Amino acid sequence: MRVDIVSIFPEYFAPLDLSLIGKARANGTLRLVVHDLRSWTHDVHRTVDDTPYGGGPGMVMRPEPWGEALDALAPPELTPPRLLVPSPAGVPFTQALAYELAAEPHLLFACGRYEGIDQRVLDHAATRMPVTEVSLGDYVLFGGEVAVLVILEAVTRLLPGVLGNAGSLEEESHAHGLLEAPMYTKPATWRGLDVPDVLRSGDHGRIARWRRDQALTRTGQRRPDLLAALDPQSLDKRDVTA
Ligand SMILES: COC(=O)c1ccnc(N)c1
Repeated sequence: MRVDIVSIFPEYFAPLDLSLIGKARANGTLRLVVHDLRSWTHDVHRTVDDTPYGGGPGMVMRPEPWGEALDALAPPELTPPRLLVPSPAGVPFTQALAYELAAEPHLLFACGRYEGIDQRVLDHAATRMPVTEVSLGDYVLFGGEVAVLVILEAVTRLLPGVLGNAGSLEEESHAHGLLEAPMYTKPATWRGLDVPDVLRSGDHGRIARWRRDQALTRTGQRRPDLLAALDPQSLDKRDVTA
């Protein structure tokens, strides 16, 4: 997967050289390049923002530098990338969207700052590539950079060969629309608290059932919205009678 990131704070992405993402870059699974938006300015002050039409507080990112950046990174002769714009006004970022993005050959992230990017940048880009504004949740950040780090981590770990134990994708939260069951390791007793006996029984059928029950209970308590969204077909008939 090729990933391009455009930001006025490219140094924000230094963490991407670390850990599993660093390995994915080193082994070629992830070809990531971070670009400074100011490379596409031409004035002495390398201006990227201006006052909003219609008045109001703050500044808006000018369209010209963004237009040139997207022209350079998504040239018409190449297959267009998917443009992702982190924004409080975006669609919710979910594990399902992470899987969708992990299947894309080329992602292009545009990091907005200030009050956002001139809307015409997104409208013009949408004439030649898929554009998705993505929100991490109902809150506002200083800029899109932190959101890109989150999205990239969620997507990269789904790429083949990145996670040492791909099996863990099967059982983690949101893998089947449920939150994951509680996990335990040694010692069997810690500060008077015991690991549930079933997990030490060696009975894999019972263990799987217990974990499923725990996942359903947790999801019902913490995320009833996820439970309501579950396809009844995906629920084992025993779940209903549990
Ligand atoms: C500037 O970007 C944001 O404030 C942002 C991006 C993604 N998700 C959010 N909830 C906010």
